[in-house]
Amino acid sequence: MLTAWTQPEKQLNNRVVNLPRGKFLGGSSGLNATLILRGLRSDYDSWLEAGNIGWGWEDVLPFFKKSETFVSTNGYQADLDFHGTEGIIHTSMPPPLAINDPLVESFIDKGIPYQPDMHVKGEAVDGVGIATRTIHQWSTNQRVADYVNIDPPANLHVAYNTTVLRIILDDQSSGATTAPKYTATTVAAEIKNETGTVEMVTYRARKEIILSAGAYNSPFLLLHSGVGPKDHLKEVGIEVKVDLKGVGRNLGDHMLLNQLYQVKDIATEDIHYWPPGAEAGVREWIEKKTGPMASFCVGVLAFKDLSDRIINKPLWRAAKVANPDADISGHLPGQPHVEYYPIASAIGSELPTKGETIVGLAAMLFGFDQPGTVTLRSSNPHDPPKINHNYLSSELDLALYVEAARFGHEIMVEGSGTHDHIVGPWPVDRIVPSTDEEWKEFVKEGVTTDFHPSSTCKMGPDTDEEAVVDPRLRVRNVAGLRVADISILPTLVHGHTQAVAYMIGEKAADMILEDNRVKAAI
Ligand SMILES: Cc1cc2nc3c(=O)[nH]c(=O)nc-3n(C[C@H](O)[C@H](O)[C@H](O)COP(=O)(O)OP(=O)(O)OC[C@H]3O[C@@H](n4cnc5c(N)ncnc54)[C@H](O)[C@@H]3O)c2cc1C
Repeated sequence: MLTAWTQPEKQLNNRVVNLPRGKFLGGSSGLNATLILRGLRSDYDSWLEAGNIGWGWEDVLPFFKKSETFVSTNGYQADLDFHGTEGIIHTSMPPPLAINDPLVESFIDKGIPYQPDMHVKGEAVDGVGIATRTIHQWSTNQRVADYVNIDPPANLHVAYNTTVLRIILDDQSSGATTAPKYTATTVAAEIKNETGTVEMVTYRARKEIILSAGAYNSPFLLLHSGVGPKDHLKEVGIEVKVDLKGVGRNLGDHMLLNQLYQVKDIATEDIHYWPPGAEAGVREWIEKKTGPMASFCVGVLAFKDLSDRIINKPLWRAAKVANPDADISGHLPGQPHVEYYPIASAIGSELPTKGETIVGLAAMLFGFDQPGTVTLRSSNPHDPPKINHNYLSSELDLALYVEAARFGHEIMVEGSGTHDHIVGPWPVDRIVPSTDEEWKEFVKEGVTTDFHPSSTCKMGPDTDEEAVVDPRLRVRNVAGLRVADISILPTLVHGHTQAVAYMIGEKAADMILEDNRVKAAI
């Protein structure tokens, strides 16, 4: 695992936020929480309207399906017409957590209807339902990097323990004014051998280079290659080859706030992780790759459009609408502002020592204001990037989060399904806020990343000066270089990002074949 930290986040009382990423084959999908949600039709149709030809919902749906094999389980209702059946990524609705039924009842009690297999069709709905996960048969066949491990083509070579330092751009200009001056020809990397010695290597591309280092590291590598905002490159002493304003800008993320409660009569996962159950759970995982540690303790998802709770707040009423079709926070009608999911564990908090059982209700905000940045500290590629997420720098997002948190608390303590099971907040000395100001402080102290950084090499048409790649994922003004990962998102979607990463991979492969005049079958 690779860990990075934000700079002190001003609106989070200058806290730094830990940003883990998967540093192995399979990337962050190898350590993620396995929830899989595509986002909404309206998310992708907005991309299309912004000039990203080929990226509307109807365009991307076949690639979502192509990446997926959905396996029906546990009698849950699923919309099979919208799931894939032959893809590499196996998805299913895993066995329920004990908290599922009480929580679903509480959401329904609070006006959120039950919606089986929410959002697979891309519809914007408030609802509560069972989560689809990338966990099918995980325990017997850990599905990390399946794209590489299952039937790898004979011409695929994986270089292990190898860190890319930069991409070398050669001036191969022919003098034609329309062609890019620079062509990406070579990848410069270092290999760390088992003895700890480091060997410098280069890989020369025969056709083109595809950069897929994720939302923090793809812009990092472009900047180290001399592609990025010229002022910043000059500032850190890197030769400017291509002045591209958007590299490392527009960093988006979904934020997470977890409220913990001690519960009675509901089994949770902690017993498997912490003493006295820990040894058994860990041993089972090490020996057989089965048991509770082969899963992650989530199971239900709920979405809520908070308009009814926020519309009369003075801040909301005073704010100006930028997009007349959307609300002032940029959400189109019916798009949820928040997603809730339970975490049946004391993760991220004081651990129970007397056998207490703890459940968290996580609120993930779809707050889109005020993106962040990924920049360099120096010209040394071993220096980690400087990451500034600007979490909650928008007052509107903070106001939304206050309502999201307050509603989440009401669900847990007042909802008819959970009410009788709640002992109280956890840790026991946690004081539940009551005024808006107290809730704001609680949110600022508690918010962290939901691990969905995006958009630092954003896709857009030539008219978009923030765009780093065009809709065929080619880096602007560089020949022979594409980016294919979550960094290309024009805007974050109302979903989670792993499904989107698989879709981008499938679509990129299709476009590369197409550009080389080989039509792939989808
Ligand atoms: C803790 C956590 C929980 C998450 N939970 C969920 C979830 O439940 N559902 C969901 O949908 N999404 C989840 N995500 C997000 C999801 O996993 C990511 O959005 C997705 O993996 C992004 O894919 P990517 O290809 O853009 O980047 P990554 O998956 O991060 O892949 C980047 C790859 O590039 C490699 N790399 C980077 N720099 C270099 C370099 N210089 N040289 C060589 N290799 C390099 C990395 O090792 C990595 O293998 C979670 C993420 C994390 C970290």
